[in-house]
Amino acid sequence: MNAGTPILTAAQMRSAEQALFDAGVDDYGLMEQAGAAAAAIIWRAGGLRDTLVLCGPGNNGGDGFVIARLLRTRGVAVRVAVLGESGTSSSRRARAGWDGPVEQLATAAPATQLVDALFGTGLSRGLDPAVAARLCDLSASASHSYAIDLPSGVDSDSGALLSAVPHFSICIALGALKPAHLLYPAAGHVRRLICADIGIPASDLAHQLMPPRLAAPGPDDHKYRRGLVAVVGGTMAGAGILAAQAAARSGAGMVRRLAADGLRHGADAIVTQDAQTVDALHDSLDDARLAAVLVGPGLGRDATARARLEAVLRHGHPLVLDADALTLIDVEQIPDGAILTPHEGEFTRLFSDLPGSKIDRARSAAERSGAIVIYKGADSVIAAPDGRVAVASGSSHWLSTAGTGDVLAGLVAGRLAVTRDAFRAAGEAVWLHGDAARRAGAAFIADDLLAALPAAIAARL
Ligand SMILES: NC(=O)C1=CN([C@@H]2O[C@H](COP(=O)(O)OP(=O)(O)OC[C@H]3O[C@@H](n4cnc5c(N)ncnc54)[C@H](OP(=O)(O)O)[C@@H]3O)[C@@H](O)[C@H]2O)[C@@H](O)CC1
Ligand SMILES: Nc1ncnc2c1ncn2[C@@H]1O[C@H](COP(=O)(O)OP(=O)(O)O)[C@@H](O)[C@H]1O
Ligand SMILES: [K+]
Repeated sequence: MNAGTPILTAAQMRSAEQALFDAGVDDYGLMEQAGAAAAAIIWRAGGLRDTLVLCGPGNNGGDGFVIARLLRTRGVAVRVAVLGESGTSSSRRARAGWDGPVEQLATAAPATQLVDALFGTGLSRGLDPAVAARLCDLSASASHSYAIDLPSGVDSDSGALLSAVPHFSICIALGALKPAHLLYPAAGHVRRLICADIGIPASDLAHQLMPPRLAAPGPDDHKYRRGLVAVVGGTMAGAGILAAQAAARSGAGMVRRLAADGLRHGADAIVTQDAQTVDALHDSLDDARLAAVLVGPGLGRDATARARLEAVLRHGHPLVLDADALTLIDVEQIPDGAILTPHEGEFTRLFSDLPGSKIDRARSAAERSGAIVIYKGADSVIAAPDGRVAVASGSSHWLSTAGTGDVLAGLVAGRLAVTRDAFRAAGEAVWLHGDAARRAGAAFIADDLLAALPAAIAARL
């Protein structure tokens, strides 16, 4: 998987900064660099619009003073309003570098542009309600607003809102993304996210999900080499049919639907095998060429469904577990290296007691189960047992319609059959699913995603 922009918790950010200081980087120099990067972005976006910069007591406020000074040197009419005294040596130095007037947050008049440099990664509790209300009022009066590093009031590590938070036109993340940039509800308060490079070395564990690089089939490829996928059917045939069709459009060479029904809907290219009995299912699964097996969509939750799931587990093929399979299975039964695709409800049922942010919980679930976990939602988190994490962002909320999870599960199985690499397959599938949704536009149904998949794949070749 392509390494995207790193995601660091507040503590990881502090140690990354400390490592830079230990290597001789000047504390205040880093703040100048951060402020300059942010000012350049604001200048490009806002030009000469009159601007109010709100500066808090910590280093986020220090960034604000640097931004104010640099915008003013470009001719922008800038005013500064503060909340309290600057409390760190760098922020005091930044404040000393601002020789314009300093107003108080409580009484400052609004401007066309608002820059929020009240709090960043150091926020330890919600803003005082009067301060939060003032921030929201000033933001509502501005036509453009910029959050420096983070919108003030969000918890950097979890994305929770600790107090009322306005919606920002642009959030300028400094040095690395923080979980709150991608996790909801905080992610929903930023229309555009830009990460400014300030020389923080990349971590190799958590990243924003990036567009994958896919390979087209070569002259030596044939359908089995490209990957044979089996989709195990159950009581609700439609879900399995959707999943099989997604797998068939994922780049895999061949898809078999191991059906518990007599239906033959869907593309003719999908081979429907009669596997109504558990014995018949065993026979169908007895094929060493199977590169991925998907079980769960439409499986059902009764004794027959359980028997079908157990049959699948016994064969030991590379596995994708979705939907009902996630309800029927216990964590100890999950084979190492399988891919799980739980939504919030399924995740909580399987891994109820896990603490922390969505990223923390996905990572712990992967570690506990030995599986690759795709923890779905508007902010899908993909985690591997070795600690790697990729977080998808910007996905269409129109995906919240029945059957899109079945399409994702089929895509995951298909990409697993193609790549034989579960973490990579998970990332590719989530990306392609999101891109297909973008292409499908508005008010689409799950079937429409299928039609958009080949174009989403073509765009990544
Ligand atoms: N390290 C560096 O050199 C660089 C850091 N960078 C920048 O620094 C930011 C992190 O800076 P930071 O650690 O100083 O934290 P920051 O977010 O400014 O706030 C902390 C202050 O707020 C206070 N406080 C907290 N919550 C509060 C509340 N609800 N209501 C009222 N007060 C509250 C808290 O005091 P407390 O009461 O919690 O002791 C403390 O005084 C980071 O996001 C980035 O912008 C860049 O410049 C690159 C270089
Ligand atoms: N509000 C949303 N914004 C973006 N993506 C969403 C949203 N709600 C759901 N999704 C995505 O849509 C899919 C829904 O899957 P799931 O809940 O299993 O639905 P179903 O079981 O109906 O197929 C997942 O890929 C999920 O990440
Ligand atoms: K801020």
